[in-house]
This record gives sequence, C-alpha cells and structure tokens, in this order.
Amino acid sequence: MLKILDTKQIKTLDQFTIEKEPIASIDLMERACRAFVNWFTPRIDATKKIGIVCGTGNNGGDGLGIARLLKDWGYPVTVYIVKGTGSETEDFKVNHERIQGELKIIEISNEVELALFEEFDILIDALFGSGLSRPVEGVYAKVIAAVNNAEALTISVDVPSGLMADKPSTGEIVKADFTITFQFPKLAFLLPENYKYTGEWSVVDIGLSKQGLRESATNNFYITQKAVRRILKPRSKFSHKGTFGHALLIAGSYGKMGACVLSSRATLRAGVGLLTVHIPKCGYQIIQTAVPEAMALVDDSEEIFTRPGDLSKYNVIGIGPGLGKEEPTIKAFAKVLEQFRKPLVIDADALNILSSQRELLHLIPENSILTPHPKEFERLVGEWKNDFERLEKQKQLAASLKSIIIVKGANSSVATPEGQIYFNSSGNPGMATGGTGDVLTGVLTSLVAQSYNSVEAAIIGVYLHGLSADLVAQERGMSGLIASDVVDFLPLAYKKLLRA
Ligand SMILES: NC(=O)C1=CN([C@@H]2O[C@H](COP(=O)(O)OP(=O)(O)OC[C@H]3O[C@@H](n4cnc5c(N)ncnc54)[C@H](O)[C@@H]3O)[C@@H](O)[C@H]2O)[C@@H](O)CC1
Ligand SMILES: Nc1ncnc2c1ncn2[C@@H]1O[C@H](COP(=O)(O)OP(=O)(O)O)[C@@H](O)[C@H]1O
Ligand SMILES: [K+]
Repeated sequence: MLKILDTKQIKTLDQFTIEKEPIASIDLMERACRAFVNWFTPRIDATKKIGIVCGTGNNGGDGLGIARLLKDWGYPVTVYIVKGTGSETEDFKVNHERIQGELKIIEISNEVELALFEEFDILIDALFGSGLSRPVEGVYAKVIAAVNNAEALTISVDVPSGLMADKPSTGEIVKADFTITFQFPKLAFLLPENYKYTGEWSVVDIGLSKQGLRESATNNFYITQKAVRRILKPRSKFSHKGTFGHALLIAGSYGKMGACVLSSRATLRAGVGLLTVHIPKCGYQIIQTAVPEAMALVDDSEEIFTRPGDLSKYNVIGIGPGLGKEEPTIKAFAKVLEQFRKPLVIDADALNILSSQRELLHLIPENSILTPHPKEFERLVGEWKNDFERLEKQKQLAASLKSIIIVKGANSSVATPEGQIYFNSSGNPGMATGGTGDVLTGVLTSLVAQSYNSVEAAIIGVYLHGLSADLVAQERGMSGLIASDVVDFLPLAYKKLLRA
C-alpha cells in the first residue's frame, strides 16, 4: 500500500532523508531532477522546443536542475524565472548558479503577455510544488494563465502549480497534460475535480527514506498490486466448495435481469463456493440458462422481489442490482435487514431505497459494504462543495454505519469505519458503461463469502475488478468494453495477481 502523505509530512520526510541517509539537500533535489528527466527523455524527442517556467522555491530549483540536465541531453531549452513575492531557497540559488551563462534565462517580474509561451512545443511547469500555501495571484497568476493559453504540451513537476496537494484549491491553476510527482501521489490527484489540472500523472521514485516513510502515520492509501497480492489467500490443496462460502444474491426484476446475470457471473468468477440467486418468476429461465452454476430461489412475484426466504445458511448477501424500488421490494429489503446480521453488499436500487427510507439505515449490519456511485452517494448524504468535503462525508457515513463505503469512479475510494481511505489504482474509462457496477457487487459478495474481512474484500474487490477491465483493455481496447468482458477476464486477473 502506498501511503499518501500531506504536505507537512512530505517536508518532514524530505528532512528525515537528508539527515538519516545522509544526503545533502541539493543532492536530493538532483535526484528528483534526474527522476523527472528519466521519465521525460524516452517520451519527448530532442528536437522539441522546451520552455521551463520556474518559481524561486524548491520546485523552481527542480526546474533549473531539469533545465541543465535536458540541455546536456541536447534539448533546446529556455528558462523563465518568475520573480514575485517569494524569496529564493538555498537549493534554488545553487541550481541558478550552475546554469549561469549556460542557458538562456528570462526573468519575469510584472507584465506577462498571454502569448508569452507561444513558441514552445513543451512547457515544463516548475512554479510551485507542494510548498504552495495560498491561492496564486499577481504575476504568478498571469504566468499560469499564459501557460494554460499556450498550445504546448504541459508537464508539471511534482504538482500542477496553483493546485493545493491536500486541500481544496481556488485561483489560477496550471492545467497540465502530465504531472510527474515525487515518491507518492498527492491526495488532490485522486479526486475527480482535479483531473483537469493534473492530466495523467506518474509517480517517480526519488529514494526518500523507507524508515521515515514507515514511521509516517496516515489515513490515506493508494492500493498497489503488491499490497493486494499480500492479502490474497491462495487455494489450498484440500479446499472444497464449502471452504469458499455460500452467497445469496438478491437482484433483478422484469426488464433488469441482465444486472442479476452480471452480478451472478461475477460472484462465481470471483471464486465463491456456492451461489444462490433470489429472482422473480420472470427471471427463472433466464438465470438457469445464463448462469447454470447458480441455484435459483424463485419469488412469489412474477416481476419483483417481495419476500426473503430463509437467510440463515448464507455467509453474505449481495443486494440491489436491477432490483427496482416498488413498495413490496422496499418492505422485503427491510425484512432482509431485520433478519440478516452478517455483512451485506448493498448496491444500486438497494442504496436508493436507503436514501428514501432513512429509518432503514440503522438496521444495516456492521461491516457491510455499500457501493454508491457519486449520484447514489449524493442521494445518501446530500451535496458537497468539493471532493475533499465528499471524502469527509464518506468517512462520516462509514463511521456512523460501522461499514465500508466505496464511492465508485476512476480511483474508487474505499472508506473504513476507522477513518482510513484506500484509493484504487486499477481500472480505466472503458468501465464507464452500464453493468460494470453490477459486476463489482458480485465480486465483493464473493470475496466476503470466502471469508475475507470486509475491508480486505473491498480493497481486493475494487482492485481485481479494475485489473480485469485493464486486461480487457490491453487485449481489445477500451471503446468496445462491456461489463460481461470484465466478468470474463476475472480469472486472468486472479492469475496475474496470484501468479498461478
Ligand atoms: N529537499 C526537498 O525539500 C525537496 C523538494 N523538492 C521540491 O520542492 C518542492 C517544494 O518546495 P518549497 O517548499 O520550496 O515550495 P514551492 O517551491 O512549492 O513554493 C515556493 C514557496 O512559495 C511560497 N508560496 C506559497 N504559496 C504562494 C503563493 N500563492 N504565492 C506566492 N508564493 C507562495 C512559499 O513560501 C513556498 O515555500 C516540491 O514540490 C518539490 O518539487 C524536490 O526537489 C525533492 C527534494
Ligand atoms: N473512468 C473510469 N475509470 C475507472 N473506473 C471507472 C471509470 N468509470 C467507471 N468506472 C468503474 O466502473 C464501475 C461503474 O459502476 P456503476 O456506476 O455502478 O455502473 P452501473 O450502475 O452501470 O453498473 C465502478 O466500479 C467504477 O469504479
Ligand atoms: K509545479
């Protein structure tokens, strides 16, 4: 799991590395510059005209170091130094000294034309990094406007200038095409509202102290493949279908049996021992034909879910996909909540029912997993002003329900009752298509049935689901991806994770 540190912690960790390694501060900066350049040189050919826009802090110092290294690689480089209210850091001064007479340097202190950077193919943005403490204004804001006005491909160093790494941002902000960030992603990068600033981002290792990193406490994490591998349990030789639990899915209604089929297939493909599916009469032939591995439990109703059967033999219930919100379904869902005390995986219409019947919320068993997409989440908790506030609301709901809340989307976030947030690192925009959420419900239900605790199930579940879609995209591209593909590639995703 990659820790996501706040800006204060990053400063402390930089300092810890400098003292403990030991390494001089300027050499650590040089390492950061080299890490950036290692990313840059294989991707950008040396004929491109490059403008590097520097502040006078350490982010600007990085910019100057990068300028020197790129010049050595043969790139035509022009350096701009923006002199506003900020003072020069020591490492900035050293790197400034190192390029004196070697490179074209233009100082900007007041007037800035919007067309200033017109001539460049590439702009490297090194105005502000994690040291930004207030919205930019004055000459800085004008320079950022000129950067955003330029046609050039813009690459930000560490953080797009003007973006707060761990708080909501206002004011002028660089809209980068790529952001190359040091050591770990910043919290702001994982929130949808900031994608327009970060563009695609990559993390580059600058060798900050592992001990220091271990000792830094945080509640925010980025899920890595390695971490998922570590919590996955391989199947033992003498395991049998009873080992992997018995799940019940309550899903589907007339016209929405597809959601039920997708969830059912995903539950099976994610490895459950036994699966029973509760369906209305109209779904009987459909489910028996489309998912012969599942047992069918048929409701009295032709079209909807109206009564739970005996729930005692299941380890977990997944409920919601394609369920509808008819009055009898609401009542039947309430009965499930009253009778079943083990974890539920709650999605789609079951979430919408909870939003309108709020008295049901307190019946949700502890350690359940709720999987709203942002609209469903808004129905549950009301509007938010920015995505940081959304994260707070997510944590609050997780704590008050003592359950796991997954808000879905790119970098789906998993909030635990203890206040941790795990951001998913797998998945792709091909998944923005009907039914992929139903697949996730099945995967999560399956993992809880296999006796992963709910936090583990949520972390493995979102990662495995996204990885499966990534494997589909690798083979067939994203545009034609459909939810069934994500189900079909689950075995390959497992294989990749378990290396077996
Ligand atoms: N040893 C280190 O600390 C390392 C730092 N690195 C780089 O250093 C950056 C952080 O550097 P700094 O802490 O010097 O900060 P920045 O270079 O991000 O910002 C410079 C200074 O500007 C001032 N400032 C903040 N908001 C402002 C605003 N709106 N208008 C005008 N001035 C403002 C602050 O005093 C801040 O310290 C990282 O993002 C990274 O790029 C890397 O070189 C790795 C090593
Ligand atoms: N741009 C994206 N990048 C990564 N994952 C995405 C993206 N868009 C959607 N997803 C994933 O696809 C799934 C969509 O779920 P949901 O919105 O419930 O769709 P549906 O209701 O159609 O099944 C979620 O798991 C979400 O994380
Ligand atoms: K920057």
